[in-house]
Parts: sequence; structure tokens; C-alpha cells
Amino acid sequence: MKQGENRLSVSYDGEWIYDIVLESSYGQLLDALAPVLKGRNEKNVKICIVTDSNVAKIHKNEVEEILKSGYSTVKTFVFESGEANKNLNTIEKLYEYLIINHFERNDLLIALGGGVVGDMTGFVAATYLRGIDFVQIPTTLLAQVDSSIGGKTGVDFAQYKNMVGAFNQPKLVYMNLDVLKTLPKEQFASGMAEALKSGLIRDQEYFIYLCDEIKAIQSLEQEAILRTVSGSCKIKREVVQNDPKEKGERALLNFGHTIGHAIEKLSDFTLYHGECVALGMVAAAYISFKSGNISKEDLEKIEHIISAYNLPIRLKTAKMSADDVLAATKSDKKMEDGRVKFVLLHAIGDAYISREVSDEMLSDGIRYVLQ
Ligand SMILES: NC(=O)c1ccc[n+]([C@@H]2O[C@H](COP(=O)([O-])OP(=O)(O)OC[C@H]3O[C@@H](n4cnc5c(N)ncnc54)[C@H](O)[C@@H]3O)[C@@H](O)[C@H]2O)c1
Ligand SMILES: O=C(O)C(=O)C[C@@H](O)[C@H](O)[C@H](O)COP(=O)(O)O
Ligand SMILES: [Zn+2]
Repeated sequence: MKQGENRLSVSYDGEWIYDIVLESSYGQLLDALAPVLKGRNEKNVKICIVTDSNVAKIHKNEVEEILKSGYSTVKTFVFESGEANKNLNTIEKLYEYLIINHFERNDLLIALGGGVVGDMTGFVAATYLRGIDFVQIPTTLLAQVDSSIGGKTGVDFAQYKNMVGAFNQPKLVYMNLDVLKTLPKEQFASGMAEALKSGLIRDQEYFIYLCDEIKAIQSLEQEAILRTVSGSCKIKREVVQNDPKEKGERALLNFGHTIGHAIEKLSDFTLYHGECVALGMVAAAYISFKSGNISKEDLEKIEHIISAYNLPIRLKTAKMSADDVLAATKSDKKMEDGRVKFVLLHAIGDAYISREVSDEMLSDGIRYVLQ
């Protein structure tokens, strides 16, 4: 891995908060953790790995063994994988596990898994004993390019996406890019939706790279994956550094999510997050085209690349109507005075937040993808 490419630091108001480390193994994990746990006694400090049932089968043992070689108490909490378990029931079980195992404020949680694991671990870290440190070890492409960075944590509530949560920054994000080799193809595609989103909102050059290197990226060529993950991490870092609590520009990261989250909810979470974001991005690109911003060619280019990464650009379903989807967008967290803050494109690589998108325009976009 090239020098400098594999460590990015995240700062707020000029103050360093944490590092994002990109590696191709877990070999450097103890070294990366050492500064996080500096001053704590390795014989006393307790570490709780939080992971899901799939990751537990494939990657838990290796990480557990490495941690046990450096720290005397390493426990692991495993929950059933899937978005359907990203809820307060799982959170409650994790609180109970931590209490029974006498976890204290000075101890550490480690999220080993995808966005579901990371979002929930971060939320428990924000609230257990009013705050305990946590580290992200993202194992899906989606978590590596997006969810492990920026400190949005939380759960779905009564089927509403991410309705309960907290901003809570990790102490470290450690990525082993090699674990992407075990990721199912459709989960890889789901992660590519967020990578494409990063390019579409902020960085035309990165977007073009993703368009030019489809084969190398999909076949997990080392250089291509490093560039894909680090490219997205840099874009996300820049946005969250400028606006950690989403007072303004961070809402750009929600490109494709207003309609995407509505579809995700109405699918009862049977569609993956990235698949829904892909559909939401096509709808938002269509609205951008209809509003006179992007050209027909750009809209087609966006649809073509989304499709090339094995993501849906249209949804045939009897389960939801355009009216249902429109109604579901009304519970979006980005509502202001009853109007949605909607992310549109001026151009590929240049997004903006609009408060002028009417229900009629939203319906047009939704109908474009629901066929
Ligand atoms: N906090 C944020 O900023 C943010 C950003 C984007 C998405 N999200 C949230 O992230 C979630 C989606 O994350 P996700 O796509 O990672 O889903 P996920 O965590 O459910 O992981 C997807 C699937 O991949 C499996 N898996 C994970 N790593 C694996 C590996 N290396 N090999 C084999 N299987 C593996 C998991 O067990 C799961 O079945 C959603 O809840 C979404 O709302 C949060
Ligand atoms: O980090 C952010 O900010 C994002 O919006 C990233 C999104 O990809 C992610 O899905 C996020 O969880 C959505 O946030 P929400 O506030 O709309 O739930
Ligand atoms: Zn997302």
C-alpha cells in the first residue's frame, strides 16, 4: 500500500479526533489500538467485540485472537445479522451483556461488521454509562466507504429509518480491505452505491475513475479497491469535518436517501440500503434533469454506471405505490417546516440542497423508478 494513502486523520475545528487506517490485514491492529488505550492497564481494560452472526463465522476468531494476544479480557457479543435487527431490542441485549460482564466506562467496544453493527455499537457507546469509547472495524464495502466515518449512530424505530440515535465519534477506524473478498456480490454492489454517491455529490474525477475501472474494482484488484475506498473516505471526511452535526452541507451525503429510505422502509428492509440509495439517486438525478440542471446524457450516464455495478435503476413491485413512497418521505429527518430538504445535482460532482422540490416533482421522480 502506498505511503500516506493508508492513514487519514479526521479533525473537528482543527482538533484531531481520530484516524482512519486502511490495511490489507489485521496485522497492524494492536499497533493502531495502542494510542487509543494508552494509559489504560492492558490487564484491567476490558474489550467487547460487537459483531453479527455472519461476520462471527468468518472473521471473529482472527480478530479475537489478535486482541487476546494484547489484552487479557476480550468478550464477544453476537447478534443475528440483518437490518431487521437494527433496533432497540438488540441494543437492550447488548446493554444487558455489558452489565453482566461488568463493563466500565474505561473499557472499550469494538464494532466488527457492516453498517448495522457499526451504527448500533456507536449508539450503545454513546449511551452505556453515559459514554464509553468505541472503535470501528468495518467489514463491508458500505461501512468502509461510508458508515464507519462521521459518527452517525443509531437504530431504526417502528420501521422508521435511523429514527433514534446520536452523533458519537469513534476513537479509531481500522479497515482491513482484504475482508471484502468474503463479501457476497450483492453486498459489494450495495456498498458501491454509496461510493458512487460520494463521487456524484463532490468529485467528478473520482466518479470518472469508478466509471473507468469497473472491472478492476469488481474483481477486487488491490490498487483499485484502495483507490475506491480511500477516495470515498476522503470525500466523506471533508464533508463531516466541515459540518459534523449536519447543520448544513453534511445533508449532501443524503443524496438519494430521501426516496431511498422511503423505499427501504416500504420494502420491510428486504432491499439492501445501497440498492434503495441507488433507486433514490436515479430518482434524484431525474428530478435534477427535469429541473434543468443536468443533461439527458448525464442522467443516462448515471443510470448506466449504477446498473453496471449490479444495482437496480427501476423497481417493479406491487408492494408500494408512488403515493406510498411519497407519504413515507414525510418522516424523513431532513424535513423543515413540513418541507423536505432534497439533494439535487447541478452537475456530476456538484450537489446542492434544495427546499424547492414540490410533492409533484418528488412524485415524478418516484414514478420514474417505480415501474
Ligand atoms: N452511520 C452512517 O453514516 C451510515 C452510512 C451509510 C449506511 N448506514 C447504515 O448502514 C447499514 C447498512 O450497512 P451494510 O450494508 O454494511 O449492512 P450490514 O451491516 O447488514 O452488512 C451486510 C451483510 O454483510 C454481512 N457481512 C459483513 N461483512 C462481511 C464480510 N466481510 N464477509 C461476508 N459477509 C459480511 C453481514 O453479516 C450482513 O449480512 C444500514 O442500516 C444503513 O442505514 C449508516
Ligand atoms: O453520514 C451521513 O451524514 C450520511 O447521510 C450517510 C448516509 O449514507 C447514511 O445512510 C446515513 O445513515 C443517513 O443518515 P440519516 O440521517 O438520513 O438517517
Ligand atoms: Zn446511506
